[in-house]
This record gives sequence, structure tokens and C-alpha cells, in this order.
Amino acid sequence: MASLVRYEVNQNPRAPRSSLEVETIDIHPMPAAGNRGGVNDVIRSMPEVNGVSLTWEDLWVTVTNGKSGSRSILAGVSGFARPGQLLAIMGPSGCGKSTLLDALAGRLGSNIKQSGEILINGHKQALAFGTSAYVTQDDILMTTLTVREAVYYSAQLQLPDSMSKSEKRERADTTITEMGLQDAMNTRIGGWGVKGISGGQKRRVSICIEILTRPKLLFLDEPTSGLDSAASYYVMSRIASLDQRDGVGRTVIASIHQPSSEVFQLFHNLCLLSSGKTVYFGPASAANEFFASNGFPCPTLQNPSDHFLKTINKDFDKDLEQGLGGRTPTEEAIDTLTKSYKSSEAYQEVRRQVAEICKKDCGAVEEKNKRRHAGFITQCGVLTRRSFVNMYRDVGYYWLRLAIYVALSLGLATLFYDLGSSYGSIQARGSLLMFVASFLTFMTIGGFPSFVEDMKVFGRERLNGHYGTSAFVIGNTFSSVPYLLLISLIPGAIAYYLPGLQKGAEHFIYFACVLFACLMLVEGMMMIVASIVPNFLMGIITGAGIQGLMILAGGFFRFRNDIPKPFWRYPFYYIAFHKYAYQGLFKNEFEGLTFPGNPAGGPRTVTGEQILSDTWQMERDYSKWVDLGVLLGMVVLYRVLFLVFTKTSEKIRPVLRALVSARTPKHTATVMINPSATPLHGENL
Ligand SMILES: Nc1ncnc2c1ncn2[C@@H]1O[C@H](COP(=O)(O)OP(=O)(O)OP(=O)(O)O)[C@@H](O)[C@H]1O
Repeated sequence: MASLVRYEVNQNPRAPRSSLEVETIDIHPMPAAGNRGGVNDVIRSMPEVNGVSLTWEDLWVTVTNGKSGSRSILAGVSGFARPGQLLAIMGPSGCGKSTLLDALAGRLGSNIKQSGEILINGHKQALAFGTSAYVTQDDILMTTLTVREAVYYSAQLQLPDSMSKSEKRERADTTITEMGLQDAMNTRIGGWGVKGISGGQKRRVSICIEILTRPKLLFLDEPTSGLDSAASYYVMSRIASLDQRDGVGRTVIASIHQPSSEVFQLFHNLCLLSSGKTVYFGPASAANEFFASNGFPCPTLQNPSDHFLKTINKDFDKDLEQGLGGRTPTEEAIDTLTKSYKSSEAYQEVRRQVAEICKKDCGAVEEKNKRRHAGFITQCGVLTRRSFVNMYRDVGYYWLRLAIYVALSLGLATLFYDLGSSYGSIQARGSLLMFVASFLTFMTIGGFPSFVEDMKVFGRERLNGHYGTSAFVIGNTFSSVPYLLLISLIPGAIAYYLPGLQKGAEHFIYFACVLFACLMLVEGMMMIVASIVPNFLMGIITGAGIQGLMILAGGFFRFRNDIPKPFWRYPFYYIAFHKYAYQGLFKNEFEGLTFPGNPAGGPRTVTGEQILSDTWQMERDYSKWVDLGVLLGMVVLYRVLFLVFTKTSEKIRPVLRALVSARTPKHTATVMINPSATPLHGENL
């Protein structure tokens, strides 16, 4: 067996600390885990105090793809992860690494069936917030924030109120420095079209955010992708060293592609997968011997992990057939290794370990290790501030829209300039108000792409339990209010005063309030759309379609008495917010005015009230304030609906999946680590 050297990263407790200073980290070589004795010695030598042991037995994951039937992604894999240990999941691309992590973390998609038994400390249970964390493969971050802001806001959201602001800041700064990001602290993350930090740095920011709470169980999906070998080593060693802090043995499970030999030496256990089957599970230090004993020795000077992956990657077997590889066909090699593994001591040891963990009653993690996040009010405050900053810095969120609104209102103002009070101005006033209530509110869709980016961040953070949907809705709503007020007041004033609509501050304030309510309302509607449709293009099309139908039903293009009764009048006319916007704006404009009569004949003068009833067929049995009230009620209703939709899907999806899994024959019931952790509808947005 090759001699291995592990590096243990120790914290120097005497190192001076201030809010900006960082813990000093010394790296000392220590004997390899595999050299201290047999498999059992390695496993038992690790600290397990208060830790989380995870076991999975005969885990099957099957994907159903409509008519094309179902396909097994994981085929009866078993394994365990113990506190104080780093388990690496390796295998060729597409072998099921992420799926295994997702299954263990209870995050599988709704089209996926899962069976087998996943236990935490031998129990079927859900983990509380802060006990486990998951770093996904994609870096979903708020691109407008700097590294420090992103991590600090996250610390404020995740860490309990019992920690002071300076303690949270210190934890954020320490974590940033641990991940080697001190030089990029004040650089914006950047994203589409705006260059910011590098891909590898983004990876490290994602890790920073998830390790802020120092979770006892940490899932990492390709934590080192995009990192050079030195950065990979430091990142992994610091993740491994997390278990040295606070005396708690941390359980780390990481899928990893191409570990350097130094990184490989950090792994305690290795789970090697090929096409969803276990090729090897056991001490990483013994994998070389396993391959050698089956006729696949690692060539001298070759990185063992490269050798393992090369031996079991069958994606390029065509090249082999054409004589480019000059080695045993991969299918054959995999077959030999999987069969050998099933009859090996390593496999028996896995079974023994799983049985031992399940037998040893370590207690329900939930009870012992319950952690708290920041309080609801703190979360709402932090989310409002963060969202406000994001909206301020993202030109596409509101500023661009404000500019377009100003341009449009100037267009309106010049087209309808100084309407006067002639008979002809009746029609012009109606058209102007209709345009304001329809098209200006329709334009709110322009902010949807930016909102979708927000939703992605929300999806990741909610799935990781940082905060709930209610806090997000409140944060998003309050942060948008100043911008929407600005849009309602500036372009609103241009479109109101230059054409010369009814004089009086009260009339203008009402006009701006209706515009504001409609803008808020459409934003709420787009939130609901974003939570239902799978991508933002579909979101824009759906949102535009819904609004188009509402404009048609609003009572302007077809007056109230002419609207066909089934569907259009009952109920759509009453559901469409345009009805209340038209009614309110028209009443606000015409009530109290008098116009000359039709020059073609009829009375010499006509009152605004008559015009409202006879020309526009408005409902005059209630006041314009009721219309505004209904609009504001709808603003609240739409946001509550978003909340209900998101929460319902959270509850329904796991139940549906459990039902589907229960119908799968042969295997036992499925356990999810966090039953509420299901992918958000709009996750792919
Ligand atoms: N929800 C899903 N629907 C359909 N197929 C899926 C789904 N999830 C995973 N798969 C398929 O399962 C296989 C394994 O995917 P997975 O993402 O687990 O691979 P991986 O080993 O993590 O790959 P990589 O290293 O490239 O990220 C792939 O072929 C993938 O297409």
C-alpha cells in the first residue's frame, strides 16, 4: 500500500483577533489515516462527539421520463459517512455523484423515484437548520454584491440573534479569509455581462456562505471545480479542518472530479461510482491496493485518482475499439471491479459499519444540536436592505425602466399636450388614461429577468434553510416600494400635468396611487408566474399573455354591458385588475368636470358623471376610493398567493415523492434528511 501523508490544519488559539483579523492557521503533517492500522482503526480514531453519522443502504434512484420509461441513476448503493471524516464521491461525469448527494440531502427532483434507507445516527429524521448545509454545483449568487457584502448579509441571515453584529462580521471575515478570498473582498461578484470575480472565486464564495454556521453535516458538489491545484488543496484542507474547531466532528461528503494527489490524501473514505453502481467504497488509502489486486495497478508517478477514473470511464470506449487505448475494454474492467468489490472485505466492512451506526443509538440530532437562525424581523430587515442595494446597483431592475417610463410619459405628454376641455378632449382623456393603466403597468414585465435572478438566489437560500418565503416576500416588497414610488411620481407627473388632466393635488395623488398599486400588483403577479413556469422566457410570455387578456376584459375595448357574459364578464372582468384601474382613473378624471355637448346635436353641456355612466359605462354606485382599495387588496392578495403556492409546493412535493417511492416494489421506505427541502418550482429559472 502506498504510504500516504495527511495534513491536519490546526487553529492557533493564541492568535490575536480583531474584527478584521483572521485566525492563524498552521499546517502540520501528520501520519496518514490509513497508516495507523486497519480500516476499523482509521474509522474509530475520528472524533464523533455530537456529530452526525449518515448511512444509506440499498439506495436506488430512478428517473421517469414520460413515454421513454424509467432509468436507474443509482443502483442499490450503500455507504456511510462519519463525523470527523471526509468522504469523497468520485466517478466519471454522469455516473450519479450529484444524484447521490441530492438523495442523501433530500433534494431530488419530483420526476425522480427513490428507495432504500437513509438514516441519520440510525434514525429516520429531518435535520434542523444549521445542522447540515449543501454547496451546489452552480454558483447562484447575487451578482451586484461584493464578496464581503454577500458573505456578511448571509451571516446576518443565518447566524442567531444571540450573536452580536460584530461577531457576525468577524465570522464572515474569518470565513472569507479561510477560503483565500481576502484580496477579492471588495470586488463585486459580477455575472452576465458584468465582469467580477473569477469562477473559482465564486466557487469559494458559495462555500463560504454555507460554512458560516459551521454545519455538522456538509455536502459539497464539486467544491474544487474552477480552482487551480493549490487553491483546491487549501480549500479542501480548510473544509477538512473545520472538524478541528469547537471539538465537533464534522461529517463532510464531497463529490469531486479531479483531485490532485495532495487533495486525494485528505480523503478518509472514497466512494467510487460508475453508471450508478459502486465500484469501490472504503478508505481512500486502500483504493490503490484494491485496483492493483484486481489487475489494474496504478502506474508509477500517476495520480491515483486519475488512474481510477481512467479505468472506469467508458464514455470513450469507441476510441478503445479503434485501438487508441490499447487496454482492457472499460465495460469489462468495471464489471470486474464491481463484482470484486461486492465480494471484498471493504464491502463487508461497509455493511458492518452501517449496522454498527444504526445499532449505536447516538440520539436524534435534532434534539441535541438544534440551532437557531436570525429572528424573523432581523431576516426581513436584512433581506430588505440587501434587495434594496441589489435593485439600486442592477440598472435593469428599475433604473432602465424609469428611463423608459420617462420617455413614454414624455411621448404621451407631447401627443396629448394641453387637452383643453372641448368635447373632443373626452375621448382623448379616456385614451390617455387607458394607456397609463394598461401599457405603463404592462411595462413592469421589463424587470422580470432581474427578478428571476433574485428568485434563483432565493431558491438556493430557501433550500438551504437560510430563511423562509415570508421573509423573502416582505424583503422584496419593501425594497421595491421606493423605486415604484419614484416611477409613479416622476413619469406620472409628466403624463398628468403636461396634457392638463383635472387640476388639484388630490386628483394627481390619486392618479399616482393607482399607478403605484398597478405596478406593485403586476410585480406580485410576475412573482406567481416565476414560481410556476420553468424559465424566464416562458415567464415573460405567460405574464404578457395574462395581462393581455386582462386588458381585453377590463371594460375599455368592450364596454361593460357589451362584454360577453360567460367567462369574460363573469368572472374575468372582476378578476382583471384593469377594471378597477380604469374605473378609478376615469372617475378621478371626469367626476366634477363639465364639457360642451356633442356639436352634432343633443344637450349644450354634459357633466363628467353623465360621461362616466353613458359613454364609458362605468359603475357609479361606489366611489373611486373603493377601486383603489380593491387594487391595494389585490397587491396583498397576489403576494399571499405567491406565498401559498411556494409553501404548498414545499409540502406537496415530498408527499408526492414519498407516495411514488412507496409504490416502488422491493425496497424499503425512503427517508429524506429535510422533508421540506424540495426544489423550488422556478429553480431552473
Ligand atoms: N432529474 C433528472 N431527470 C433526468 N435525468 C437525470 C435527472 N437527474 C440526473 N439525471 C441523469 O442522471 C445521470 C447522473 O447525473 P448526475 O448529475 O448525478 O451525474 P454526475 O456524476 O454528478 O455528473 P457530473 O460530474 O457531470 O456533474 C445523468 O445522466 C443525468 O442526465
